[in-house]
Amino acid sequence: MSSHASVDILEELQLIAAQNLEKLDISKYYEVVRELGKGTYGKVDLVVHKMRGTKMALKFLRKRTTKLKSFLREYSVSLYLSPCPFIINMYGIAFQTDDFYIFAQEVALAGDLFDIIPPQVGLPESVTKRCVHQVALALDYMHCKKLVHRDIKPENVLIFDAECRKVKLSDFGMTRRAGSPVKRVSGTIPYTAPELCDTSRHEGFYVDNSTDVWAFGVLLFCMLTGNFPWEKAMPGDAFYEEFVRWQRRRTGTVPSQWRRFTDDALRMFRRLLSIDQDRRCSVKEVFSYFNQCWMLDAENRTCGGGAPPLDISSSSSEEDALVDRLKHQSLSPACVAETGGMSMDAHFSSASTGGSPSSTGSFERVNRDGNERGRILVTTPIEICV
Ligand SMILES: Nc1ncnc2c1ncn2[C@@H]1O[C@H](COP(=O)(O)OP(=O)(O)OP(=O)(O)O)[C@@H](O)[C@H]1O
Repeated sequence: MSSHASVDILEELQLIAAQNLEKLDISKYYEVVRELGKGTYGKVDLVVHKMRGTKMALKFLRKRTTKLKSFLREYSVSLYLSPCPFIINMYGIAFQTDDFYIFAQEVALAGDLFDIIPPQVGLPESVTKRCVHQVALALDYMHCKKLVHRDIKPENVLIFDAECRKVKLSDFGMTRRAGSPVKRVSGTIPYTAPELCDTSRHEGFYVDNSTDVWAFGVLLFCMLTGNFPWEKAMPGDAFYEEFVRWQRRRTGTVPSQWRRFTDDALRMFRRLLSIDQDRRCSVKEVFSYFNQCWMLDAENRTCGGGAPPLDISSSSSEEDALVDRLKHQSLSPACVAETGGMSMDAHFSSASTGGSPSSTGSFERVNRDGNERGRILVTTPIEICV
């Protein structure tokens, strides 16, 4: 499908949603079970539909901070992408109350990826591969449709089981068409690509797949190590500067926090995290690294006992067929030819930057409900205006 066709569909979906955005009394139709999470612009609740008994996740976006246009865009993009088995499913339900715009999604009962990454340890290589393979398929699906997620981070990868046999990409609030102009306002997080961190660029940016690829590379590092590779991909960040020297081949010495990876994994990171965005690979290039070992330590030498990276045992045969179709689609030349940032809460240990060079930023769990474990440092958001 051409990008123009997808633009038309997205606009049409927005129009239909706008015309049907009824005011509802939530308690009449839904029973709220518990809060699933909080974001910058609202919250997500687990509810049960009173008549149908269906469990759903209702995403509430505060009217005070969310324009109707932004809500309609997030809803219609989510709906448009939801046929992909690696993207959160939608129910086609959107409505409003006095204070919120709301839409319904399928529930990921195991939470989000952030919950299961052990800080400073990381996940086993086999689990990481299984998970990022699905995220890469989701991203490739989006990129083939000329859409850029722009908020890739573990909190936006929803999981259905602790082994990551089934994971889905979510939160399309920042998603924009590739090539659309956006204006940088402020702030940055560890997943932000260096070109977006470049404060000298007041003129703004054109949305590009390569920023998702960078964030995907950072996500991969976080999953395998339980640390951030740096606080910000900016000059002045010692970990980032060390990485840049190695990446630009000004030194042959692999930065200390990257020494746990095999040469194959380092080659992959060099491609995903190319400083020059024009030289960064497409997300589908990562598929060619899944058969290689990524970690040097003995425990991981077998690459997780040779478990196939994509083992979605809980999926139905219908879903399996879709997976196959997508795998082929993602490798098809047609798709190659078509393929052409964030309100954020990152969780970054401030201890990291002053710490030993072998210990980069470690995860601290976000305090979603305001009374559990605190986080050490919250980086500032960037909001982008189209
Ligand atoms: N469908 C779902 N099933 C289970 N949990 C969910 C679901 N959707 C969201 N969550 C939880 O709620 C959190 C916040 O949701 P979401 O990222 O959509 O909100 P947001 O306001 O867009 O966040 P951000 O601050 O990243 O913009 C997620 O990180 C996740 O933990």
